[in-house]
Amino acid sequence: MTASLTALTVPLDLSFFTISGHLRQKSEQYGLSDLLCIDGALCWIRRGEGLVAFGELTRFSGTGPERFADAEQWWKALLSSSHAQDSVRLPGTGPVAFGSFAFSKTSSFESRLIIPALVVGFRAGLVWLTQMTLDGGPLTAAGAHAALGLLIDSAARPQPGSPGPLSPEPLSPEPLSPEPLSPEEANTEPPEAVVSSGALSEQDWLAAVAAGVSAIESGALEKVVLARDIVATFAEPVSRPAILQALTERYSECWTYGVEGLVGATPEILIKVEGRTAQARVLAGTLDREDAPEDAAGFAREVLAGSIKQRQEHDFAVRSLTRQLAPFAVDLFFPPEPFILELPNVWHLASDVNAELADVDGHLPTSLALVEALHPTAAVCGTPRSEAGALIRELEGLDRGPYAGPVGWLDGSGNGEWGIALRGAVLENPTTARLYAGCGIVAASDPEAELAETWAKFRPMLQALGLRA
Ligand SMILES: C=C(O[C@@H]1C=C(C(=O)O)C=C[C@H]1O)C(=O)O
Repeated sequence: MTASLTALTVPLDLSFFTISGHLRQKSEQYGLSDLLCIDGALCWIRRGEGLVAFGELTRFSGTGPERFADAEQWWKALLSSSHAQDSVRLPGTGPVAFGSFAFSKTSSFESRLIIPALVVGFRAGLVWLTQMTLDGGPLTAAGAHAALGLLIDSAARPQPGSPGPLSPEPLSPEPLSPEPLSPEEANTEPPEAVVSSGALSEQDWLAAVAAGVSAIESGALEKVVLARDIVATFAEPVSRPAILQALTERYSECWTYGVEGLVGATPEILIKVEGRTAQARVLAGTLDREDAPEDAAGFAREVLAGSIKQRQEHDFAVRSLTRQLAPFAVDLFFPPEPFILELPNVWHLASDVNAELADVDGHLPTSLALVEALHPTAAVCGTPRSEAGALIRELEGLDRGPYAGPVGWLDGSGNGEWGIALRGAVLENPTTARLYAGCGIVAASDPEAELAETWAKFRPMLQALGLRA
């Protein structure tokens, strides 16, 4: 690698969006999700905060068991000759990479770290803009603002034929709409689409789950997470910006991610690192909200927390995460009882694990080093990990690709947020989305109930695609 990375981070005033005339006046303030209209945006957003990035300067890509270590080495090499000017100095300022990693070391999916040209960040009322370059050219605040303005303008007035493969719908030639319509609002009728089974038919997947239960009963393992895919094929191209905006609106408690064709809103955090602290949100144990009676919260508590099966599934997941995190921590805390996480589609048993990180060989582990140590957790693989991984390969008949793999970002200080790529889809071409969902299988699992659970987990993406679900 010869080119060296230069980064400049400056505060960004929200009035930039209106004063510059790039966007229409809007009654509410502009937010990060307004920028999702820009074609190919990389994003990580929760409750209006996070990062949205544009363009690509360079990337790491790799496959196999060393994909995380190779990515980390590549990032460190890029940083070693980099120059950064950062007047904001928060996690996510300075040089930043977005990433998506394959679930499996045997996957043909190319894991990737992408270095964008521009990043907009929102956090605790602060907004910033980072510009990066590899040509060594001097960066200035005025130049960074101008680059963002140009990008917004070009999104508002696309050249004919310019939209990329993942956002094939031409954007309006008008200035960007202040309040873009979600697919549900834009069309009263769902788009024309056919939804079909992916690798396995429903019958075959039921048989796979039954085989998983038998393997557990035979004592070969304690828990295995089995997933399946479905394919939505549309008559017209789908709009990636509309999908991401619909997810940020409806699933604001989740982390909406977009890394090229991979889009979704995950409720589960593999690891978040800010300086010396790390956090994970472990989920396992699910109840479809459509099954809820009147006293919904009481029902969830009783059925979810009171069920031995659900608690067992959850405890496996918490234990596996804390065991893997312990060598990197001087202190580790998690509450004795899980809480109930309420999402629009399901309830989950959830545990937030907090750690104070330890120095390893004289420095703190980066968020990517922790991703390597923690992935795959029992929430998406099983217990014991290697037996569960082998059974997944044998029974699913599926290359999970980036599904259930780590997705997120990291900065030059090692801070970062990495979710588990759940409740998402891969936009394979302008008219095809492949959706994935899986369930933790334990001895007491019933295949039919697990199949119904996959439909509850497909619901966020089906709705974001404008489909009735
Ligand atoms: C595997 C998925 O979800 C995982 C499995 C869960 C379960 O079995 O209860 C709950 C949350 C996730 O950890 C998925 O959404 O595809």
